[in-house]
Amino acid sequence: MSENGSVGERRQSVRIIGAPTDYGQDRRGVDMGPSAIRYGGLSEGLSEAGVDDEDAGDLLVPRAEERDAQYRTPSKGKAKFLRETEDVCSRLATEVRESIADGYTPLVLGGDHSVAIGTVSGSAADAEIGAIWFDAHGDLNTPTTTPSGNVHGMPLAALLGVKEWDGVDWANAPSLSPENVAIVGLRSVDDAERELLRDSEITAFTMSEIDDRGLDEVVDDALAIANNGTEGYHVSLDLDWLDPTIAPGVGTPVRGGVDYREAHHAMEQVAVDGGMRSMELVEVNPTLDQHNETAELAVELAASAFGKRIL
Ligand SMILES: NC(=[NH2+])NCCC[C@H](N)C(=O)O
Ligand SMILES: [Mn+2]
Ligand SMILES: [Mn+2]
Repeated sequence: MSENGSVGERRQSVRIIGAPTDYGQDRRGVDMGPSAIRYGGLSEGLSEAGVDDEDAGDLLVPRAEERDAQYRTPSKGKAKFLRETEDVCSRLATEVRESIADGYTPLVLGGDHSVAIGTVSGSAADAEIGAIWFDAHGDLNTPTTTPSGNVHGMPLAALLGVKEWDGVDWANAPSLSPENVAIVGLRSVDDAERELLRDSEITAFTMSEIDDRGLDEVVDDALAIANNGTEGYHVSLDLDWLDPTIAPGVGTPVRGGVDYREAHHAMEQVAVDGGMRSMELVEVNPTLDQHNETAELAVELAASAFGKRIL
């Protein structure tokens, strides 16, 4: 441990990239996530973690209202704003890829979880990577199976290249291999997602398994899965992973999530492991939040993941 209270020998540099999109779900306001997270003290939190941060600002994302022609004629299946999402994600992927090439660890601020399609595509562009998906949901729907049409319920399926995504650019070269993907905290699954999980090599750790074995052990397993034969992994942190009593500012809350101490401990395990290649904080919706507490929690958890320690 270094003098500034952080873990790891090498001083890390983090590049913050805002992706203020709400195309992927129905609760408006998640596009204000990047502002709320910055206002929640992100830069200070990262400096307490002993990392240098550089803020690349936000991607330009046209308001959904200006795009409703696309909304009415989805380009594939029932997915809403698919073309808009594709546009944002391809620009985001470029930023993420360049950040890594420049020696930074990219930290993407959503936006709804559809932005993961961009973050992970960029992170996986020049390396084999794994992913840990901290989420109440599986995000494994497709334009055909989706119950809602919301792309934030589909990014993991897109990144794994499941066949229903045929013809959509981002799935032509899958970014992730199922055996290197771990979902942690799962407690809300649609029927088609359950089927996909049963037939695939993705590992899903449900809340009931966490109750049984403890989060510490489960996160160790997830890290081993994400590291196995890869050059590091992506951490996707959907704030609805947490219990809604401590993270109310999300569009699709599900009761029975992890608590404050568990969450910090999990992020500390990530920091100690040292293999995180990219990270994103998604689904923070300030219009549903109380006094910005969900955004502040996102900041604290990112600081822990980047190595902040008390002593
Ligand atoms: N990233 C999220 N919060 N996803 C929620 C997805 C909810 C539901 N499974 C759907 O497909 O609509
Ligand atoms: Mn979720
Ligand atoms: Mn999600």
